[in-house]
Amino acid sequence: MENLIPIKGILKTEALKKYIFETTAYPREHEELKKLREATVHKYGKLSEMEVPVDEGQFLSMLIKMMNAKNTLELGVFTGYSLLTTALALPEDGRITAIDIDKEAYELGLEFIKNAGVDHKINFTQSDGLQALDKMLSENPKPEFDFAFVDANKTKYADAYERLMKLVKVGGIIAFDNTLWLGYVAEEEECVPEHLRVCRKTLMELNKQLASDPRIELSQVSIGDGVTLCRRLV
Ligand SMILES: C[S@@+](CC[C@H](N)C(=O)[O-])C[C@H]1O[C@@H](n2cnc3c(N)ncnc32)[C@H](O)[C@@H]1O
Repeated sequence: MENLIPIKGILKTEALKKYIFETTAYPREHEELKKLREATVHKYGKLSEMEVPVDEGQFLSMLIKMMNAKNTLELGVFTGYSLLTTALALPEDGRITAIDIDKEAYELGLEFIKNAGVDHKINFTQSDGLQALDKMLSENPKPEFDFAFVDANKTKYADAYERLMKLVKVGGIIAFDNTLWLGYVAEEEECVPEHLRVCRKTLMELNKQLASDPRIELSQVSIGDGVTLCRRLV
């Protein structure tokens, strides 16, 4: 299974990606994450590329630990690779609120999450992401999260952002996945496959919007498919 290097990502040399994965990332991958990755490929085939790649997972894990994050949020769970990564990175009394419109894929991941002994940290809700955020804001409008990972439908990132700026604490981080959209953000529209154009345009608008927002400190990380870290300042 380790030879199944996903095509997704912005490193255009497959050899370089293979080098990073095989030299640094796979040897450090948690056993249950590895099994979850393999089970996801087995069940979902090419769709398994939706999960965060192993090097990005390790980056997020270290970030969560460095921040001493305790209370996190995830929008877009799929089979739970980033969710299990986060759960493993959190302290014993840490909590993740996980939201996905679909539950079936998460059920596959749950077996590995339980085997890793971290299911008690996870509160999964099947819901539309924006509706779930609106519900949280209406029930408790105080910022409560240290870290939010956004990996659901790309066309709603900007809507999620405004809500998350109220739900994530000052000093906390909102991380948006796929912000380089396979590198297509830097290519002319006619070079982009048609089914990827709408998200490309939305993500390009989001990237500009974030870059001009004085309420956050910003870092575009060129890992995986691009992760943008927004640290709330005010
Ligand atoms: C890219 S996948 C998430 C991958 C996951 N972070 C991982 O590492 O495996 C995107 C997920 O977003 C979910 N999704 C799509 N639209 C959504 C919505 N409106 N609200 C919540 N989740 C949504 C999909 O069901 C899918 O599981």
